[in-house]
Amino acid sequence: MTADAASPAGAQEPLAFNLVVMGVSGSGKSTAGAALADRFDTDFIEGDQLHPAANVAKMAAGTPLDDNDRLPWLKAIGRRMAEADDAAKGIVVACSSLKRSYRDILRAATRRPVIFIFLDGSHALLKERMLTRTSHFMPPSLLDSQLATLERPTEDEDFIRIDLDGDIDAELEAAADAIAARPLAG
Ligand SMILES: Nc1ncnc2c1ncn2[C@@H]1O[C@H](COP(=O)(O)OP(=O)(O)OP(=O)(O)O)[C@@H](O)[C@H]1O
Ligand SMILES: O=C(O)[C@H](O)[C@@H](O)[C@H](O)[C@H](O)CO
Repeated sequence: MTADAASPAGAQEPLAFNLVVMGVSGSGKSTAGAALADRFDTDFIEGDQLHPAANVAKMAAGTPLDDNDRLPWLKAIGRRMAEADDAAKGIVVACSSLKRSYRDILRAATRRPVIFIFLDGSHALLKERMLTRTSHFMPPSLLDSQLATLERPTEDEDFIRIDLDGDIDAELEAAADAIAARPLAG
């Protein structure tokens, strides 16, 4: 999906929301997040780059993170979102946001409304992706703990589900079109 897929970037209204692309490891947050940032001609924050080194080492060693590990990381991501509050447009963030309480931290960190883009795939698809990708710190062995920790967004949260076992590009395009068409108060 590129900015000119729907229209040249300059021809659309500035993104009025912050978009957080969420999902377990291997779900495609970095890939989809970069594509959405391109579509809306805005900044993309790769949440994984904001992990304390100890978190990366812990995951690379095959140990799942806990709430205490994730809190400083989520606050760092929240600070980046807050820094963009006075900019002319929202930003796109890739952050697993596995628990509702994590999503609450991100929602509270910014004045802009947050829409979570939930990348939702089958175990088989996710496992295959993690097994075939190279040079990433996250071992495939942690997929089950990611899925066990995941609290799916609920209807009272502002989110758009992307079915990874469907036509991902088409679903992302439709999601971007829906976001672009949404009134800010909506
Ligand atoms: N739409 C897609 N179709 C097929 N493969 C994809 C798609 N998007 C991403 N992938 C592949 O899935 C793997 C994970 O993608 P990506 O790194 O974007 O996920 P992630 O959620 O950011 O992962 P992590 O959270 O572990 O960093 C990569 O090998 C990537 O090439
Ligand atoms: O919440 C978590 O357990 C972590 O954020 C992981 O999801 C990693 O950030 C990322 O997915 C790397 O694979």
